Amino acid sequence: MEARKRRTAYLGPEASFSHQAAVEALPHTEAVPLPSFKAILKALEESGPDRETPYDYAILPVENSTNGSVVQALDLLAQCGLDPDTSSYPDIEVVDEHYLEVHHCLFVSRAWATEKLTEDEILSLLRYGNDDDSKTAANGPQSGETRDDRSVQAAKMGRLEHTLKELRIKTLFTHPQVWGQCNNILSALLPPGHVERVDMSSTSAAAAYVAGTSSESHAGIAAISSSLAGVKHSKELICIASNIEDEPGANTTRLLVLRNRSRNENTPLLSAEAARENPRVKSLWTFTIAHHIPGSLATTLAVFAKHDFNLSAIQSRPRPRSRSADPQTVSPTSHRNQDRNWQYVFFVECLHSTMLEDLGSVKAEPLNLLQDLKSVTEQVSLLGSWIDRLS
Ligand SMILES: O=C(O)C(=O)C[C@]1(C(=O)O)C=C[C@@H](O)C=C1
Repeated sequence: MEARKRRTAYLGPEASFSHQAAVEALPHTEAVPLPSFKAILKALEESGPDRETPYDYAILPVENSTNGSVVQALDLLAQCGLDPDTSSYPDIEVVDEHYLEVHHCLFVSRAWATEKLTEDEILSLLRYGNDDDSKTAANGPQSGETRDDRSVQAAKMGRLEHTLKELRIKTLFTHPQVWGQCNNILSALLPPGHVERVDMSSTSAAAAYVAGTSSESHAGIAAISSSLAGVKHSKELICIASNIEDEPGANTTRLLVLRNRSRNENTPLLSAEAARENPRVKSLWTFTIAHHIPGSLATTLAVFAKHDFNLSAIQSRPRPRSRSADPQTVSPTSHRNQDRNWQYVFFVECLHSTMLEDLGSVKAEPLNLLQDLKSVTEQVSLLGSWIDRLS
């Protein structure tokens, strides 16, 4: 019997950045688009051993080097963890990470551009969109640039300003993560007071929306999406500016690779060779603490240090109600709802090199640390361990 091709769920539709990451990180799997982060986690959670066409992996963006955390993804990760009483996704674990270089393009409908621009302008746009020199056009001078470079950029910026004016851009569509990644050009040429921003479920959904508009609705709208989305919709869209991110060449999104642990109980995460070549391991933990006890966060962090786990990142998110303290146990004199609102889930990421043997064999679970953390936290989950892809 022919072996089933493994499947990776990603935030669709096709040509999103998550799609690109899925293809790069898991090239031997079939990348399958799903409409939201929540749909992705649900589909993976339901991909237990009995499922005939399961998702073997999922890929989820968690942070961007320019704009910080992808909070929608973190809030879902906060609901992962082994305790089925408190977790919506008890079977999901993190098994790898992927760093994706992210470049954004500004697209308008080709039909609208043809109505508003001259033939020469369209031709020059077609060249400009693919012109490597345009990398910094929207981002002002970079260090080490000459006056000549700067005047070329100023000219390009002027041209873009002119194009945007001709096209009368009034509404912009993209994924909410992107606004903060393209802040320079947006505040200079498409400022919020003049241009409405519409959040879409993904950058590729934004491109598909503008590509699908009719002559009644294509006037003055634009999408910020990947160049891949431009290729997919090349008949309907034209790129009017490429590399519009604030830090061209340094705008990176980190995505986590997830899988369903009940399906993979005995599958090694990594070969012993891979672990030996790259012995730095990362792990991701979530925990909640008794906020009313002074020093409880410091006490918890000290446990990581005691076990030689080097904290590389810490952040908190408001605690989902499903994981908040049982209202029955909250003191009747407290402001119950206020107490429950102002509770946090902490996310801690660690670097450590102590689990080489574990990684090479079956599972990377720093069980002793987990045991000790249980005694100082209200709830604690190890979401997964994987090789540090930055080292
Ligand atoms: O909208 C997309 O294309 C996505 O894959 C989502 C996402 C994100 O959530 O961060 C992925 C990478 C970029 O940072 C922008 C958007």
